[in-house]
Amino acid sequence: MLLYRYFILDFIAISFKEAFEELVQHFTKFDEQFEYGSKIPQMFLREWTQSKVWLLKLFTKVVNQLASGTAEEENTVLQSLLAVVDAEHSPNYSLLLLWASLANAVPITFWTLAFMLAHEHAWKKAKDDVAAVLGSGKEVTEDQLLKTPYLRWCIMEAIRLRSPGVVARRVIKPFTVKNYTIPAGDMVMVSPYWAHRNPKYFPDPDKFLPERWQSADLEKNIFLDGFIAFGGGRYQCPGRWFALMELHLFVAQFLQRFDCQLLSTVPELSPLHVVGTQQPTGPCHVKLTRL
Ligand code: HEM
Repeated sequence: MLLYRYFILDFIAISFKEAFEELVQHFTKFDEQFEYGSKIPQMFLREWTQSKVWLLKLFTKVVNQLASGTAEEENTVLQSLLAVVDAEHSPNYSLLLLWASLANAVPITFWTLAFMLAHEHAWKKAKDDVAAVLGSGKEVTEDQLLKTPYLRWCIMEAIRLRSPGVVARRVIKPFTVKNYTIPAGDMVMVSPYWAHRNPKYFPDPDKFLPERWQSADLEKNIFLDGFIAFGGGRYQCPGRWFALMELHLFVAQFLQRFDCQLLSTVPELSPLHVVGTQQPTGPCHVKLTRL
Protein backbone atom coordinates (compact mmCIF):
# COMPACT_ATOMS: atom_id res chain seq x y z
CA MET A 1 0.00 0.00 0.00
CA LEU A 2 2.79 2.42 0.91
CA LEU A 3 4.53 1.53 -2.34
CA TYR A 4 1.33 2.34 -4.23
CA ARG A 5 0.73 5.69 -2.51
CA TYR A 6 4.37 6.62 -2.91
CA PHE A 7 4.03 6.60 -6.67
CA ILE A 8 0.43 7.65 -7.07
CA LEU A 9 0.94 10.73 -4.89
CA ASP A 10 3.81 11.79 -7.05
CA PHE A 11 1.68 11.16 -10.10
CA ILE A 12 3.85 8.76 -11.95
CA ALA A 13 2.54 7.13 -15.05
CA ILE A 14 2.26 3.69 -13.48
CA SER A 15 -1.35 3.46 -14.35
CA PHE A 16 -1.52 -0.20 -15.35
CA LYS A 17 -1.69 -3.09 -12.98
CA GLU A 18 1.04 -4.99 -14.85
CA ALA A 19 3.41 -2.03 -14.64
CA PHE A 20 2.81 -1.80 -10.91
CA GLU A 21 3.40 -5.53 -10.52
CA GLU A 22 6.67 -5.20 -12.42
CA LEU A 23 7.70 -2.52 -9.94
CA VAL A 24 6.80 -4.79 -7.00
CA GLN A 25 8.80 -7.67 -8.53
CA HIS A 26 11.92 -5.54 -9.00
CA PHE A 27 11.61 -4.02 -5.55
CA THR A 28 11.16 -7.44 -3.95
CA LYS A 29 14.29 -8.76 -5.69
CA PHE A 30 16.22 -5.65 -4.63
CA ASP A 31 15.09 -6.05 -1.03
CA GLU A 32 15.71 -9.83 -0.83
CA GLN A 33 19.37 -9.50 -1.77
CA PHE A 34 20.03 -6.08 -0.29
CA GLU A 35 22.29 -7.48 2.42
CA TYR A 36 24.50 -9.12 -0.23
CA GLY A 37 24.20 -6.24 -2.69
CA SER A 38 25.68 -3.85 -0.16
CA LYS A 39 28.75 -6.07 0.31
CA ILE A 40 29.39 -8.22 -2.80
CA PRO A 41 30.54 -6.76 -6.18
CA GLN A 42 27.48 -6.25 -8.39
CA MET A 43 28.89 -8.52 -11.18
CA PHE A 44 28.19 -11.53 -8.90
CA LEU A 45 24.57 -10.52 -8.38
CA ARG A 46 23.20 -10.20 -11.90
CA GLU A 47 19.49 -10.29 -11.11
CA TRP A 48 19.85 -7.95 -8.15
CA THR A 49 21.84 -5.48 -10.28
CA GLN A 50 19.25 -5.65 -13.08
CA SER A 51 16.51 -4.80 -10.61
CA LYS A 52 18.53 -1.97 -9.09
CA VAL A 53 19.19 -0.49 -12.55
CA TRP A 54 15.47 -0.82 -13.40
CA LEU A 55 14.47 0.96 -10.18
CA LEU A 56 17.05 3.73 -10.64
CA LYS A 57 15.78 4.36 -14.18
CA LEU A 58 12.26 4.64 -12.83
CA PHE A 59 13.37 7.05 -10.12
CA THR A 60 15.24 9.17 -12.66
CA LYS A 61 11.87 9.62 -14.41
CA VAL A 62 10.15 10.36 -11.10
CA VAL A 63 12.73 12.97 -10.15
CA ASN A 64 12.55 14.65 -13.59
CA GLN A 65 8.81 14.76 -13.43
CA LEU A 66 8.90 16.34 -9.97
CA ALA A 67 11.49 18.87 -11.13
CA SER A 68 9.24 19.87 -14.06
CA GLY A 69 6.55 20.84 -11.54
CA THR A 70 3.81 18.62 -12.98
CA ALA A 71 3.12 16.61 -9.82
CA GLU A 72 -0.38 17.17 -8.47
CA GLU A 73 0.47 16.69 -4.80
CA GLU A 74 2.74 18.91 -2.77
CA ASN A 75 4.81 18.16 0.31
CA THR A 76 4.89 14.39 -0.08
CA VAL A 77 7.64 12.67 1.92
CA LEU A 78 9.64 12.19 -1.27
CA GLN A 79 9.29 15.83 -2.34
CA SER A 80 10.38 17.12 1.07
CA LEU A 81 13.45 14.93 1.07
CA LEU A 82 14.44 15.70 -2.51
CA ALA A 83 14.34 19.41 -1.69
CA VAL A 84 17.50 18.94 0.40
CA VAL A 85 19.43 16.45 -1.79
CA ASP A 86 21.82 17.24 -4.72
CA ALA A 87 20.12 16.69 -8.08
CA GLU A 88 22.86 14.22 -9.06
CA HIS A 89 22.04 11.91 -6.15
CA SER A 90 18.26 12.27 -6.25
CA PRO A 91 17.42 8.93 -7.98
CA ASN A 92 19.68 6.98 -5.59
CA TYR A 93 18.32 8.81 -2.60
CA SER A 94 14.75 8.14 -3.74
CA LEU A 95 15.47 4.43 -3.96
CA LEU A 96 17.18 4.54 -0.56
CA LEU A 97 14.12 6.25 0.89
CA LEU A 98 11.78 3.62 -0.53
CA TRP A 99 13.94 0.77 0.75
CA ALA A 100 14.67 2.32 4.18
CA SER A 101 10.99 3.02 4.82
CA LEU A 102 9.60 -0.36 3.78
CA ALA A 103 12.42 -2.63 4.94
CA ASN A 104 12.23 -1.20 8.45
CA ALA A 105 8.61 -0.27 9.05
CA VAL A 106 7.04 -3.45 7.60
CA PRO A 107 8.96 -5.95 9.79
CA ILE A 108 8.43 -3.73 12.85
CA THR A 109 4.68 -3.74 12.21
CA PHE A 110 4.81 -7.54 12.17
CA TRP A 111 6.92 -7.76 15.36
CA THR A 112 4.71 -5.29 17.25
CA LEU A 113 1.57 -7.31 16.56
CA ALA A 114 3.34 -10.64 17.13
CA PHE A 115 4.84 -9.59 20.49
CA MET A 116 1.52 -8.18 21.64
CA LEU A 117 -0.27 -11.39 20.66
CA ALA A 118 2.30 -13.49 22.49
CA HIS A 119 1.71 -11.39 25.66
CA GLU A 120 -1.96 -11.70 26.51
CA HIS A 121 -1.89 -8.78 28.92
CA ALA A 122 -0.40 -6.44 26.29
CA TRP A 123 -2.91 -7.50 23.63
CA LYS A 124 -5.86 -7.01 25.97
CA LYS A 125 -4.67 -3.67 27.32
CA ALA A 126 -3.99 -2.31 23.82
CA LYS A 127 -7.42 -3.49 22.59
CA ASP A 128 -9.21 -1.97 25.58
CA ASP A 129 -7.43 1.37 25.04
CA VAL A 130 -8.31 1.39 21.35
CA ALA A 131 -11.94 0.52 22.05
CA ALA A 132 -12.20 3.28 24.68
CA VAL A 133 -10.55 6.00 22.58
CA LEU A 134 -11.35 5.12 18.95
CA GLY A 135 -14.65 3.28 19.38
CA SER A 136 -15.89 2.40 15.91
CA GLY A 137 -15.11 5.80 14.34
CA LYS A 138 -13.70 5.73 10.82
CA GLU A 139 -11.22 8.61 11.15
CA VAL A 140 -8.34 8.54 13.59
CA THR A 141 -6.94 11.87 14.83
CA GLU A 142 -3.51 12.69 16.21
CA ASP A 143 -5.20 13.58 19.48
CA GLN A 144 -6.66 10.07 19.72
CA LEU A 145 -3.25 8.53 19.09
CA LEU A 146 -1.86 10.61 21.96
CA LYS A 147 -4.54 9.11 24.18
CA THR A 148 -3.35 5.57 23.44
CA PRO A 149 0.26 5.79 24.75
CA TYR A 150 0.38 2.07 25.58
CA LEU A 151 0.30 1.27 21.85
CA ARG A 152 3.28 3.56 21.31
CA TRP A 153 5.15 1.78 24.13
CA CYS A 154 4.50 -1.59 22.46
CA ILE A 155 5.86 -0.22 19.16
CA MET A 156 8.95 1.24 20.86
CA GLU A 157 9.57 -2.08 22.61
CA ALA A 158 9.28 -4.01 19.33
CA ILE A 159 11.72 -1.57 17.69
CA ARG A 160 14.12 -1.94 20.64
CA LEU A 161 14.11 -5.73 20.39
CA ARG A 162 14.39 -5.92 16.59
CA SER A 163 16.49 -2.90 15.69
CA PRO A 164 19.25 -3.05 13.03
CA GLY A 165 22.34 -5.17 13.67
CA VAL A 166 24.71 -2.40 12.57
CA VAL A 167 24.86 1.26 11.71
CA ALA A 168 28.12 1.99 9.91
CA ARG A 169 30.30 4.96 8.94
CA ARG A 170 33.47 5.18 6.86
CA VAL A 171 36.28 7.02 8.68
CA ILE A 172 37.31 10.18 6.82
CA LYS A 173 39.84 11.57 9.33
CA PRO A 174 41.83 9.32 11.71
CA PHE A 175 40.71 9.53 15.34
CA THR A 176 41.67 7.96 18.66
CA VAL A 177 39.52 5.94 21.06
CA LYS A 178 41.08 4.61 24.29
CA ASN A 179 44.63 4.64 22.84
CA TYR A 180 43.59 3.00 19.57
CA THR A 181 43.95 5.08 16.43
CA ILE A 182 41.30 4.36 13.82
CA PRO A 183 42.78 5.14 10.38
CA ALA A 184 40.98 6.92 7.54
CA GLY A 185 39.27 4.44 5.20
CA ASP A 186 38.26 2.01 7.97
CA MET A 187 34.62 1.29 8.70
CA VAL A 188 33.32 1.86 12.23
CA MET A 189 30.09 0.33 13.36
CA VAL A 190 27.75 0.49 16.30
CA SER A 191 25.13 -2.18 16.91
CA PRO A 192 21.70 -0.94 18.02
CA TYR A 193 20.67 -4.60 18.36
CA TRP A 194 23.36 -5.29 21.00
CA ALA A 195 23.21 -1.84 22.58
CA HIS A 196 19.56 -2.54 23.35
CA ARG A 197 20.53 -5.66 25.27
CA ASN A 198 22.60 -3.74 27.81
CA PRO A 199 20.92 -4.40 31.21
CA LYS A 200 22.34 -1.12 32.54
CA TYR A 201 19.83 0.72 30.35
CA PHE A 202 17.25 -2.01 29.78
CA PRO A 203 16.74 -4.33 32.79
CA ASP A 204 15.60 -7.81 31.65
CA PRO A 205 16.71 -6.80 28.18
CA ASP A 206 15.33 -9.81 26.28
CA LYS A 207 11.84 -9.43 27.68
CA PHE A 208 9.04 -7.59 25.88
CA LEU A 209 8.14 -5.02 28.56
CA PRO A 210 6.20 -2.10 27.04
CA GLU A 211 5.86 -0.49 30.51
CA ARG A 212 9.58 0.37 30.52
CA TRP A 213 8.72 3.17 28.03
CA GLN A 214 6.57 4.91 30.63
CA SER A 215 9.68 6.77 31.86
CA ALA A 216 10.49 8.13 28.37
CA ASP A 217 8.89 11.40 27.25
CA LEU A 218 7.58 10.20 23.91
CA GLU A 219 5.22 13.13 23.49
CA LYS A 220 8.31 15.33 23.38
CA ASN A 221 10.10 12.76 21.19
CA ILE A 222 12.55 11.86 23.97
CA PHE A 223 13.53 8.18 23.96
CA LEU A 224 15.08 6.11 26.76
CA ASP A 225 18.81 6.49 27.40
CA GLY A 226 20.72 3.87 25.43
CA PHE A 227 18.11 3.63 22.64
CA ILE A 228 19.79 4.10 19.24
CA ALA A 229 17.50 2.26 16.79
CA PHE A 230 17.41 5.24 14.44
CA GLY A 231 21.17 5.79 14.31
CA GLY A 232 22.60 9.13 15.28
CA GLY A 233 24.15 12.41 14.16
CA ARG A 234 23.71 14.08 10.81
CA TYR A 235 22.71 10.91 8.97
CA GLN A 236 20.30 9.45 11.49
CA CYS A 237 16.96 8.20 10.19
CA PRO A 238 15.04 11.16 8.76
CA GLY A 239 11.85 9.07 8.69
CA ARG A 240 11.72 8.25 12.41
CA TRP A 241 8.79 10.46 13.43
CA PHE A 242 6.87 9.52 10.32
CA ALA A 243 7.58 5.84 11.05
CA LEU A 244 6.29 6.07 14.62
CA MET A 245 3.14 7.88 13.49
CA GLU A 246 2.34 5.43 10.67
CA LEU A 247 3.02 2.39 12.88
CA HIS A 248 0.80 3.79 15.63
CA LEU A 249 -1.97 4.57 13.16
CA PHE A 250 -1.77 1.13 11.53
CA VAL A 251 -1.71 -0.84 14.80
CA ALA A 252 -4.60 1.22 16.24
CA GLN A 253 -6.77 0.64 13.17
CA PHE A 254 -5.83 -3.02 13.01
CA LEU A 255 -6.90 -3.56 16.64
CA GLN A 256 -10.07 -1.60 15.99
CA ARG A 257 -11.10 -3.86 13.10
CA PHE A 258 -9.69 -7.31 13.88
CA ASP A 259 -9.24 -9.81 16.63
CA CYS A 260 -6.39 -12.22 16.31
CA GLN A 261 -5.20 -15.43 17.90
CA LEU A 262 -1.77 -17.03 17.58
CA LEU A 263 -1.92 -20.53 16.03
CA SER A 264 1.85 -21.05 16.08
CA THR A 265 4.71 -19.69 18.11
CA VAL A 266 6.24 -16.36 17.13
CA PRO A 267 9.14 -17.15 14.74
CA GLU A 268 12.74 -16.47 15.73
CA LEU A 269 14.55 -13.54 14.19
CA SER A 270 16.69 -14.17 11.14
CA PRO A 271 20.42 -13.61 11.70
CA LEU A 272 20.75 -12.85 7.96
CA HIS A 273 19.45 -9.29 8.26
CA VAL A 274 22.07 -7.05 9.73
CA VAL A 275 21.65 -3.72 7.97
CA GLY A 276 17.90 -3.18 8.39
CA THR A 277 15.55 -4.23 11.17
CA GLN A 278 15.42 -7.95 11.89
CA GLN A 279 13.06 -10.13 9.85
CA PRO A 280 11.38 -13.37 11.01
CA THR A 281 12.85 -16.74 10.00
CA GLY A 282 9.48 -18.08 8.89
CA PRO A 283 5.73 -17.60 8.87
CA CYS A 284 3.58 -16.90 11.89
CA HIS A 285 0.09 -18.45 11.74
CA VAL A 286 -2.83 -16.56 13.20
CA LYS A 287 -6.62 -16.80 13.23
CA LEU A 288 -8.00 -13.46 12.11
CA THR A 289 -11.56 -12.41 12.96
CA ARG A 290 -13.15 -9.27 11.55
CA LEU A 291 -14.95 -7.33 14.30
C1 HEM B 1 10.81 1.53 12.65
C2 HEM B 1 11.17 2.01 11.48
C3 HEM B 1 12.55 2.50 11.13
C4 HEM B 1 13.77 2.23 11.69
C5 HEM B 1 14.08 1.34 12.90
C6 HEM B 1 14.76 2.96 10.93
C7 HEM B 1 16.13 2.95 11.18
C8 HEM B 1 17.07 3.60 10.42
C9 HEM B 1 18.49 3.57 10.67
C10 HEM B 1 19.20 2.82 11.80
C11 HEM B 1 19.09 4.31 9.72
C12 HEM B 1 20.61 4.59 9.59
C13 HEM B 1 20.90 5.83 10.44
C14 HEM B 1 22.36 6.19 10.57
O1 HEM B 1 23.16 5.82 9.68
O2 HEM B 1 22.72 6.85 11.58
C15 HEM B 1 18.05 4.82 8.85
C16 HEM B 1 18.27 5.61 7.75
C17 HEM B 1 17.29 6.07 6.94
N1 HEM B 1 15.93 5.95 7.12
FE1 HEM B 1 15.00 4.95 8.61
N2 HEM B 1 14.12 3.66 9.93
C18 HEM B 1 12.78 3.40 10.01
C19 HEM B 1 11.78 3.91 9.19
C20 HEM B 1 11.98 4.79 8.16
C21 HEM B 1 10.93 5.39 7.36
C22 HEM B 1 9.43 5.14 7.53
C23 HEM B 1 11.55 6.17 6.44
C24 HEM B 1 10.96 7.02 5.36
C25 HEM B 1 9.75 7.51 5.34
C26 HEM B 1 12.98 6.07 6.65
C27 HEM B 1 13.94 6.70 5.89
C28 HEM B 1 15.30 6.58 6.08
C29 HEM B 1 16.31 7.14 5.17
C30 HEM B 1 16.06 7.92 3.89
C31 HEM B 1 17.55 6.82 5.72
C32 HEM B 1 18.93 7.17 5.15
C33 HEM B 1 19.42 8.45 5.78
C34 HEM B 1 20.79 8.89 5.25
O3 HEM B 1 21.67 8.02 5.03
O4 HEM B 1 20.99 10.10 5.08
N3 HEM B 1 13.21 5.23 7.72
N4 HEM B 1 16.83 4.39 9.31
